[in-house]
Amino acid sequence: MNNAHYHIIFNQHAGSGTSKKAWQQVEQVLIDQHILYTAYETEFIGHGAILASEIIQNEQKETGIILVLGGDGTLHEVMNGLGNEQTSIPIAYIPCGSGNDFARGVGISRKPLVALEKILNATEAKTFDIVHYKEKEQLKEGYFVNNIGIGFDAAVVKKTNHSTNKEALNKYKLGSLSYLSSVISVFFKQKPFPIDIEIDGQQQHFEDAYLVTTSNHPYFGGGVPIIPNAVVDDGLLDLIIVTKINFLYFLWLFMMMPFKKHTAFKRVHLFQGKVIKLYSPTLEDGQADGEELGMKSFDFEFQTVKRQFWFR
Ligand SMILES: Nc1ncnc2c1ncn2[C@@H]1O[C@H](COP(=O)(O)OP(=O)(O)OP(=O)(O)O)[C@@H](O)[C@H]1O
Repeated sequence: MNNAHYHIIFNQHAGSGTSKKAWQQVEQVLIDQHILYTAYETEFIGHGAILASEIIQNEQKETGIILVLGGDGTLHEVMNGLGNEQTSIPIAYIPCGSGNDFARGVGISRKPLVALEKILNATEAKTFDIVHYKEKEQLKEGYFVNNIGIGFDAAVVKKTNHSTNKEALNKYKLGSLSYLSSVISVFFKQKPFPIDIEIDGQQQHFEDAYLVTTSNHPYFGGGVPIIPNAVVDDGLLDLIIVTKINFLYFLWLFMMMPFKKHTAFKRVHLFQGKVIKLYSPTLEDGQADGEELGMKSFDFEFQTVKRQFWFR
């Protein structure tokens, strides 16, 4: 779009600070190419959502594009700030977090200047799914772009978010290793838990669920293809449940994940549907796009919604 006005929401803390360098490079190109932009920096957790909702209220809908520079958490905030309004403005995204799973899922380059070039050369929006969730008991709702997890992965997210080695590892572009160290330590702490699931009206109960992740596309935890066949624009959601396993089985399962062989394991259960409902009665950790949802009993309903993204 030649006359586009880019509203840039930038999180300098994403990727434990590696996003700062990306922003310097991106801004220089915008200046050199005389691109019209306004930059807004997130100043606190949750600010991305506030900025996005302010931008959408004041923006010229025909020419405005919101450009997010940050990780999955920043994109998550922006999508939640826009809510249903996002149907009227496309989102451009330059991934510079530690995991960048949404970028992998939709095929956005993780090299900032390549991603920028594809944004500036785009002539029309692309449509992808994101997921709307409702929490029955808490009367809460929101959106996620990657996944919502209950149990093991959520406990890993909590552990990683509070780990002191995340920043150090990110500096050496080894962010995925901080997930790995949390994965191993959480394995010995997480207990199996009961869960009721409903996929397009079909109910099933698991007594010993361990990992329960509903996903919009294949990737989680910084590039692990946990649900290899998930497709980000098919209008369908994918759910993986792994039931309680011992440590050797767990190691073997995680070693097989990069090769997408884990889906054949007996304790791995995959489901796909348009509407997915989950009810976990016990207190468990929850996470949405790597953001902690707290420890509680979850009663979720998920459904995909379409959103416009701006890149070639
Ligand atoms: N000014 C700020 N101070 C502290 N935290 C912030 C600030 N602005 C944003 N945040 C928080 O930074 C966190 C990390 O951002 P983000 O998730 O985008 O990057 P990441 O964790 O490095 O990447 P990924 O989610 O792709 O692994 C988010 O939870 C966001 O709320």
